[in-house]
Amino acid sequence: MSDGIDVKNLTVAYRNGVTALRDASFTVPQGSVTALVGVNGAGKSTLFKALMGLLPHAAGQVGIMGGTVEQALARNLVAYVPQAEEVDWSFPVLVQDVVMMGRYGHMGFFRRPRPQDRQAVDTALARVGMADFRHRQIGELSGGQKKRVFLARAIAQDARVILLDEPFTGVDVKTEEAIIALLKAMRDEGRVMLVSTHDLGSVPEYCDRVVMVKGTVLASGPTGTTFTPENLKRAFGGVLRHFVLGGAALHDDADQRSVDVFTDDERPLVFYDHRARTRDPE
Ligand SMILES: Nc1ncnc2c1ncn2[C@@H]1O[C@H](COP(=O)(O)OP(=O)(O)OP(=O)(O)O)[C@@H](O)[C@H]1O
Repeated sequence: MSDGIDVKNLTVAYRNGVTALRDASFTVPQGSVTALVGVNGAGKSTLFKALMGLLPHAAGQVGIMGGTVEQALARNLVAYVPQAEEVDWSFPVLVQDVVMMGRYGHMGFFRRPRPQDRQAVDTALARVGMADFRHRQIGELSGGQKKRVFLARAIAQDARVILLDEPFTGVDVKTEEAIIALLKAMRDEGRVMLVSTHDLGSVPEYCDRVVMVKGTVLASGPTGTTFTPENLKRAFGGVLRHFVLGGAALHDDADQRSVDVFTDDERPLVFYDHRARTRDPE
């Protein structure tokens, strides 16, 4: 088993009989930012739930940092940064309390924070640039600020595998850049960052690897060899068309704003941005 995520022939079924993932296999090494992409209903959330031990495995194995999911959970190795819709924002809890939840697994039975727990919360809040908001109610934050607080919770937990569900939905460009910088820094610390995203255009910009799902894992590996138009077509379907945005008059050759668009009956499905692919990684 590898030191990252190691999924072999995994099949996951819900109680109503829906098999959301069948015979899925992939590995993600330590120290990587990996995109998890696929159409709605492809099985991305199901895969996250399986990695968090929330769904039984009908078949196959999941290895995390060389152990089982149960061992990983017992060692607080896995953290989840949820989609905004999954959280009850009316719940009266302060930003610092949400981040302290990341420390629960490190505390004793009575969950009494020790100085090192408070220190971990301070460090995590500072890292995501939210220290000034620590006494705010979580419901009184913008979408991007909420994402950063949940990322801080994962940092305070000192998780080695961090699962992020759509971290860029509803965040502005500046926050997106800040989150990407943080993901890269955490990758460089040897963590595994698995990011579910529908924003395909920016995947090559910050992801070392890609896992493509559609009821199973269609393809996985380094971005350069996996995030190809052929694999995207398999994962998303549709017809590949090439567009130059805005027409030639609006831009010069140095900044060709061209994208591929996968369309289905003239309906755009996904964009595939050439500029991002050719951009330097750093
Ligand atoms: N609780 C559930 N009970 C039964 N079936 C479910 C449940 N949750 C999801 N499914 C089904 O499992 C399949 C995979 O869904 P999943 O939520 O994993 O997709 P996804 O890739 O995360 O989609 P999205 O991009 O829309 O979030 C779908 O067919 C879905 O209808």
